Amino acid sequence: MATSTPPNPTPSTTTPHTTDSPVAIVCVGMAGSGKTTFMQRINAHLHSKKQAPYVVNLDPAVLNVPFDSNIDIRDSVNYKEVMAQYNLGPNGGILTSLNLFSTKIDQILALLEKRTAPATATVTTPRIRHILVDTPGQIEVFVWSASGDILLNALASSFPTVIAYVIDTPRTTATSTFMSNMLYAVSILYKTKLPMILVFNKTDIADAGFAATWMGDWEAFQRALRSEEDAGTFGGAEGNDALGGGGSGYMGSLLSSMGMVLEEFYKHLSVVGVSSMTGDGIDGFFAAVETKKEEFLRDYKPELERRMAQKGRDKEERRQRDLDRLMRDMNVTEAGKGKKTRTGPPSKEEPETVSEAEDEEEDLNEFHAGRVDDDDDDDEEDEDFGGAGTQDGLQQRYMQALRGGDQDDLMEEDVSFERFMSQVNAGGRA
Ligand SMILES: Nc1nc2c(ncn2[C@@H]2O[C@H](COP(=O)(O)OP(=O)(O)OP(=O)(O)O)[C@@H](O)[C@H]2O)c(=O)[nH]1
Repeated sequence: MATSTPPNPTPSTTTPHTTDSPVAIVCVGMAGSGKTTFMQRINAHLHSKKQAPYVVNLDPAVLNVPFDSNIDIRDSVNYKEVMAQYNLGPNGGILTSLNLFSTKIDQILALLEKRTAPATATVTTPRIRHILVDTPGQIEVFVWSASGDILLNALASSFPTVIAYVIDTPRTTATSTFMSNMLYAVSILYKTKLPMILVFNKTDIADAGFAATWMGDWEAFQRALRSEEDAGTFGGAEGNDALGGGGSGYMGSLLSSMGMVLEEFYKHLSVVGVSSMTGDGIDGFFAAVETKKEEFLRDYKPELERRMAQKGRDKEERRQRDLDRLMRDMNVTEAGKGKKTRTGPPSKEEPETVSEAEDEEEDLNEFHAGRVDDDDDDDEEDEDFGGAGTQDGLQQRYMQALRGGDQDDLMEEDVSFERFMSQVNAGGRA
């Protein structure tokens, strides 16, 4: 494997990616941008090319997913139960569901690695070339949470991984909404540190040519800004009315400066226009994925391995740090520990459920069973989860997951878990 990293005997510091590795495409986008429709479209596109992808749904709150998922967070975490048991609102429920799910990332990775392995003498089905990951519409809950970080790092430590940031083109044609979206994209790029494709969706309604022009030519953006100001349409039809009527000098000059600052950032992005509705532009999207995969292998992988090689030595300290991060997300304080957060009568049921689907693949059954075999016995459940419904219980659950290889229920080949944890720690993300 070509790498600029010095030889290192520790397997956990070497990523397994090669040009032949399947690529993981993580779709993020604001609610209503068309993320799910886009996922559906690229999934159908790959099926039509006889390159069936492996699909992972990480949105615990979605009601209907219009495509089959191979791994679905909803099979293992019941979002509504989580909200009820931990007395949380919708975003807290999504966050905690993701946290619970991320504690079993080692099993998810093992499954992904197995499913995407090259064909053998006994397994002759076409190799999976793409892993598609759908995420919650509340981008910040995914991108800025410890679990989102853990899940993304885990994926990137095993597969070349690219972010597809889906943008609602018709709602982005004004300079101010365009700039808001670009700033959001910057924050995602720098938080995830992964190659990114800007997917301007809904081009059947509005052409995305303006975006490519503005990103490639700062003066063109200036001209658009000025013409909006002159026409008294600053903020655009979809923009903020308060900014309309000729605009504000402050906002105009801010946008102008931002446009210049972001020129450097634009160079790191691929931009495609697609219509998830009609399928237009989807070939261009997959061409961009290949470009970004190469970029990942060339630019991101050495950095990833460098961070992994810098991992700290004290495992316990590292695990405690990871635990602290998960618990911080839950806003668990010393004072809150041990306190029942559930408001209603204690429920016998755990937040997790096992998909009972009888046609589940054997491995998926093992995966779900491994994760929630606590369901076999209600009394055991409370013990295993340290008394679910309490913050102590949640903490024990996280601790159990972070304890690594000493758990009975973890797979023997547990290196992937160690690998991503090492990487997370080496990255120094807090
Ligand atoms: N015209 C058009 N409409 C689209 C396109 N893609 C999505 N839509 C519509 O946009 C709306 C939102 O699409 P979704 O796929 O549910 O968006 P989402 O980002 O997954 O939304 P959340 O589930 O809230 O996160 C739906 O009414 C879609 O039919 C497109 O390419 N063209």
